[in-house]
Amino acid sequence: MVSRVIPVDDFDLVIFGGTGDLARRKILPGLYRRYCSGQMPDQARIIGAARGDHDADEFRSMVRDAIKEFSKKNDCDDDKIEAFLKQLDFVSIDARGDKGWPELKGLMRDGVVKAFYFSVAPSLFGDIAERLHLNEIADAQSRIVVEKPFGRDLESAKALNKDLAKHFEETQIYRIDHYLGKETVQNLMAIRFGNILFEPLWNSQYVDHIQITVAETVGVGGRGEYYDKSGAMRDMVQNHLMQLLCLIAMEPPARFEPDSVRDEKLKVIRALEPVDPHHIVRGQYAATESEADYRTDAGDPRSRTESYVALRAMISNWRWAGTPFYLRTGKKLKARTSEIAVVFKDAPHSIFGPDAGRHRNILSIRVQPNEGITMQVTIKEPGPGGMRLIDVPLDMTFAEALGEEAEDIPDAYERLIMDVIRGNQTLFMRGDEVEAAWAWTDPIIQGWELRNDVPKPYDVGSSGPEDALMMMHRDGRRWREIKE
Ligand SMILES: NC(=O)C1=CN([C@@H]2O[C@H](COP(=O)(O)OP(=O)(O)OC[C@H]3O[C@@H](n4cnc5c(N)ncnc54)[C@H](OP(=O)(O)O)[C@@H]3O)[C@@H](O)[C@H]2O)C=CC1
Ligand SMILES: O=C1O[C@H](COP(=O)(O)O)[C@@H](O)[C@H](O)[C@H]1O
Repeated sequence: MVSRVIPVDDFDLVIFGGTGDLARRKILPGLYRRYCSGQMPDQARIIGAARGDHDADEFRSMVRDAIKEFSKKNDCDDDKIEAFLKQLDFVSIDARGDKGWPELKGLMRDGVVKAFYFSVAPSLFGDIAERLHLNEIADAQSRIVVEKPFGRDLESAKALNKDLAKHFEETQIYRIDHYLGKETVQNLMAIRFGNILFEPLWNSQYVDHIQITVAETVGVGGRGEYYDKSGAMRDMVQNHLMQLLCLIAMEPPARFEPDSVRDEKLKVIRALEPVDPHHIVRGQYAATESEADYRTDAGDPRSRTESYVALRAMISNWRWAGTPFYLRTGKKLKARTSEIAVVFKDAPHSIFGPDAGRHRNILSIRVQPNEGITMQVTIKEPGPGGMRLIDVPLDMTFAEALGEEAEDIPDAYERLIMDVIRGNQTLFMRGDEVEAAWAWTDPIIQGWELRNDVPKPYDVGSSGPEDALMMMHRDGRRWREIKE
């Protein structure tokens, strides 16, 4: 049932930061999986680039270890790994100096797709773009892939866009938000625009509210230094949750192609109202007997960075005026789950009387784990007890629907890198989208800074701070349970 794999054109992909955490955990194991699926041509080449003084064999050995550590066990076949490694090379290069650039130029082939993945700190993006240009390594057809965070506010995002635009056209720039590469996130568009069923109901007349939850059980891990300067608002809300919100709320694009989709997403971001401070809660996880608190994990005993955010967003347009979108995300919560729940309004009149209780249809789209879709519908309680109503789920998990083939669904990074090679920007953010997202986020963060806001504590393994529950309660609503 999973679609046939169509090989991409031959390519040279340079990964700046090829020895870094992201490359080892996601990018290189992802490319290996695409190789195994037959999507990556046998001649294609992947060139790692970093300052470290490694040779190609040392790089291959590092990648071998990374594949074994970060791929699923049954993906690891020694012969396939060795064949894949033959396609790898390495160049020791300094993004800010002259070292390595002529060698890189010497390794690149003509007549193939050239892509450059900037998997390095964003402060190096401008330097790399400039040196690719000065050394005549990139040409007008080349693509660059830039990682998040794309700036830390509107001003820095604009500066970054400007730096990249000096040497690359917008059609050459692929700004990654890996949530857009997740299978269920794309399914969101298939559900909305591939079925006649939902779209007529997809508006404030029928939808009471929408909840978007991205809950993590992990803490800041080894990224404390980065995270403590960012916090959940910059790390998750400005990008991943914003993209989910856009896909849920946007008007149907005329076509499933890059600018049609991105124009519609941009309209949503621009229609967002400023967030009322009463409708936002920041949290920071507190220690339990067995678990350290955020401040210990982040290495700053006085940190005021938030590891949790919950907020109410309102969209001022004809479709959504009056319908709240509740967003929340946090680290060290009780379960790992990402879910979008569309909670429909009550039926206008109950013919079953007050004893039947209150029943609502809820469409829940589970992004991860157990990817799938559930529709909560109301039915009669079976048995002789009269006309009593209960809610039951119409449930579809991809694993059940697709069987073993669900295993072959590429993960977000695999899919997005293949889209870069294919030259398809639909699932990448455009520069104006990123700027608009910062324009909405900046006043929220500035407000916290001005008020010297202290995040509310929440226990590791809980659902988040009490204040977030109260925020919903005041609106006469309830968060959905955080569970896998
Ligand atoms: N790790 C993650 O889970 C995620 C990371 N990201 C983003 O991905 C990017 C990379 O992150 P991550 O892999 O964690 O970072 P790491 O610090 O683990 O790796 C950085 C890489 O960049 C190389 N590097 C550093 N300075 C230079 C330089 N001057 N010239 C050339 N290469 C250099 C390093 O090698 P060397 O020191 O040898 O030069 C290393 O390979 C960042 O933008 C990050 O925000 C985004 C989402 C998740
Ligand atoms: O970009 C990021 O995403 C991860 C969560 O990604 P997921 O695919 O595991 O849901 C998050 O942990 C990290 O802090 C953030 O930078």
